[in-house]
Amino acid sequence: MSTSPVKVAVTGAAGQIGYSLLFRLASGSLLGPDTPIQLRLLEITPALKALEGVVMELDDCAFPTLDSVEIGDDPNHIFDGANLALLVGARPRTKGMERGDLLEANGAIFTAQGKALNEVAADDIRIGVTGNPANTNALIAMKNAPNIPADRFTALTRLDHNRAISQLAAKTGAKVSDISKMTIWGNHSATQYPDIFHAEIAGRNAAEVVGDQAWIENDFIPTVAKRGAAIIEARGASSAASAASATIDAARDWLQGSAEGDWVSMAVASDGSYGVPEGLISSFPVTTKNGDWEIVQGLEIDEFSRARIDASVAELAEERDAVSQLGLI
Ligand SMILES: NC(=O)c1ccc[n+]([C@@H]2O[C@H](COP(=O)([O-])OP(=O)(O)OC[C@H]3O[C@@H](n4cnc5c(N)ncnc54)[C@H](O)[C@@H]3O)[C@@H](O)[C@H]2O)c1
Ligand SMILES: O=C(O)C[C@H](O)C(=O)O
Repeated sequence: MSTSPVKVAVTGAAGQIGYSLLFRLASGSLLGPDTPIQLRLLEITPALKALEGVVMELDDCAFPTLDSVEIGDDPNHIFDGANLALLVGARPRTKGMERGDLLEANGAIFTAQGKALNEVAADDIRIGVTGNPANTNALIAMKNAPNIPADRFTALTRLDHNRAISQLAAKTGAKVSDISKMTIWGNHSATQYPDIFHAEIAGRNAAEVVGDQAWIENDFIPTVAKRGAAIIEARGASSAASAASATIDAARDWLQGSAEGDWVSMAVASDGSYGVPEGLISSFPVTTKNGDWEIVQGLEIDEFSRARIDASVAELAEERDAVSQLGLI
């Protein structure tokens, strides 16, 4: 192992997602087998004892890539020198709630964590927000960290992206590895728009391969958009292992680059592309390279897609206005 260690902070580390995420991070799923990882784990004080138990299990795995683990309840200490922060810690919704219902409960967490990151994170910090409502939490953290460039904040729509690929593969009999250029637009919420009109299956246009507009409208889009609720209904708890896996996929591609000829979905601060108001953290098709991202330009948006993108973006603007009224940004 030759490269120097990377400091990765994870919040909500004693939670459900944490229990899957930490072991994948420690075993090299994010940085590969040659880069040691230093885990910095943040929890609220009452959860620290449970977190100690998780750290005992991490020790017991004897992962060669795990350089060190530090735990604590002070973001200013845990984020100190962090190169990557995965902000997972937040209350999940339960049956019958929409993710937007969590705005107030979780907003305060991201105000404090944005401020702490602003103070103590490394200059090359990248921040991925998984905790819901992810887009607006990322906006809150970004607005509370004025010294960190806005393009370092992203929110997770990779789980939706992966769900969309999986549904399309099941419908067409294609392998997931044959599907490229999937796009999630907008909010990580029921208004999101999973778009297969630009997606490809083994190089052919996915919507043409499907050839079934009714399936796209009445089956595919709602299944992907409401998958989180379906999992809560079935499991009695929100998705965890798949969310951890998507959190790693998103961070890995951000740091190491998206595949040639493909793109990924990430919620990033809009520059006005595709009519999304500047500054909203909205999901776009992006290519990534060495920790930078770029919104894919020039995609044709027809009326059907336009209406769905606009609806999700309108919800993001409402969430922004709500947290602004709460004084969080
Ligand atoms: N974006 C996505 O695709 C996606 C997918 C699944 C879940 N989620 C969201 O991720 C979040 C976590 O889900 P979970 O199932 O792990 O929940 P969980 O309740 O099991 O764990 C959350 C943890 O966060 C901790 N926490 C709360 N406040 C904190 C703070 N200020 N600092 C540090 N830690 C804090 C809690 O103590 C708890 O251990 C939820 O908001 C959930 O809705 C997002
Ligand atoms: O749906 C939820 O509340 C959890 C998560 O955002 C998901 O999409 O599974």
